[in-house]
Amino acid sequence: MNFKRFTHLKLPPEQYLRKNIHKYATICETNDTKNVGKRLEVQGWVRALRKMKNNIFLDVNDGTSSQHLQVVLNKNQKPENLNYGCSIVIEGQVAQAPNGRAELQAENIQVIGSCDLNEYPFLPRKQYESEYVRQFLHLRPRTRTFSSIMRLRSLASDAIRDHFSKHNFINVDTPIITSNDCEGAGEVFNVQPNSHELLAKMKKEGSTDATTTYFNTKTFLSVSGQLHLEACARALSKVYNFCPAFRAENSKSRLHLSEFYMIEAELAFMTSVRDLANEAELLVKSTMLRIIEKGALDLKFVQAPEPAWLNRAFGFITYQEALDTLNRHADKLAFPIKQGENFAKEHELFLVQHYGNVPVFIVDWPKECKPFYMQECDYDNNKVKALDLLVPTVGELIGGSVREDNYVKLKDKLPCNSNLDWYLQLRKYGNVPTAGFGMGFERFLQFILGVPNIKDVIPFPRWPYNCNL
Ligand SMILES: NC(=O)C[C@H](N)C(=O)O
Repeated sequence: MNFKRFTHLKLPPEQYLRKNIHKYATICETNDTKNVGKRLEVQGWVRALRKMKNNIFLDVNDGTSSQHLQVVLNKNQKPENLNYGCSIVIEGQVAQAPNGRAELQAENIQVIGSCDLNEYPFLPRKQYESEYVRQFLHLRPRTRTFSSIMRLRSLASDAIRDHFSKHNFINVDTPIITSNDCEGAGEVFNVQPNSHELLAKMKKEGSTDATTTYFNTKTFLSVSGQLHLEACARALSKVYNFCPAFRAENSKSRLHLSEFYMIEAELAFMTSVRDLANEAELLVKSTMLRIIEKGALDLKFVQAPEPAWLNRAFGFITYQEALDTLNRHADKLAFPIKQGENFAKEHELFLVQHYGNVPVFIVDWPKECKPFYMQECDYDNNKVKALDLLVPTVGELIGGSVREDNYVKLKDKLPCNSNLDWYLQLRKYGNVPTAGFGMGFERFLQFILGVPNIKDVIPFPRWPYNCNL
């Protein structure tokens, strides 16, 4: 097959579609004075309606930009049910408004879906608390702030994928259904079939525990794709995933979700936590730069904090240094901390403040704070080559480590009944050291956008006792 001959097809792919397809202009395309004089057809939702003497001015938005398009129509063109919240199609000519911006002078206007303002939960020109808006998850994308957040979320996701692609990482889709609890914390959701016929058949076939197993294996929703990434890194060198992860933690805090997205990277031939920290720092910074470049309007609209940390090196301290700092300032903390304990949120935020309000890596953790798969530090076998990245307002954003790559040592550390023979075997054939990290996508968005509650950066949040939509 000569694929080269296809590279000569220079026409844009639209040219190969059927002709005469009706084309509407998106509002982000229309809202530009270079269109002045053009006839366009636009569709969207009415975000504001101002009645003047002869004319009616509409602000119309279709979610492609935080900017509304101003539409002007003559009073006698107004359809009966045109009001705030309804969806419309407008045909008209782009003109330059007195304020210099583009506006659409309507020639035809049609209401597609009306909106009964006696029932609709959002009134025009009213700012609502995010708790109120969250009661209407199905209508929330229509609010201006949330639609900005959704565009920024999409941009961040593209930026992360582009970053990895540019640095020769291979994207791996790790499984959602797994038979192991990677983090060993027992915070897993079980997966089981819900079909009576299937359950009956499985029982007949000798399944011992058909009601709690997936075809005779106990399975869970994945808490992390790390172990599978380690398998792929030992063939593809640099890999990453961008997948949902699930944690059955009974926490309704502003930083926890039962279902969240995680970006995990795993790099073969990597042995140092310092190199791993550099990879993580590069990802955070390059993603932020890209969002600033492409999403400035939305960033401004959501009043994202200025990323003063962008042109400063992230902090890098050991667990022991962090602990000593916390103990020196025990009088300022509500909870004291003891040697070998994990930090509480309060400690994490204090450390970030103390080290200049820039993200700070905490490395070389006590073994007892961390899962089984981490490698011991060369200078102290009670410590492991782990890192946590703490960031302003959020605390822990990234967790990672150099993995235990010694077959015998790993065999000793594996939790019993862990179903991880395959994971051990990776250390047997063509083994190499690997290191990797995981970053919670929603926490990243909270951090860069300054959104206090994690439920407000994901379209349909799941948290304990909340999954009705
Ligand atoms: N891939 C990683 O290193 C993330 C780690 N497994 C975690 O869930 O924290």
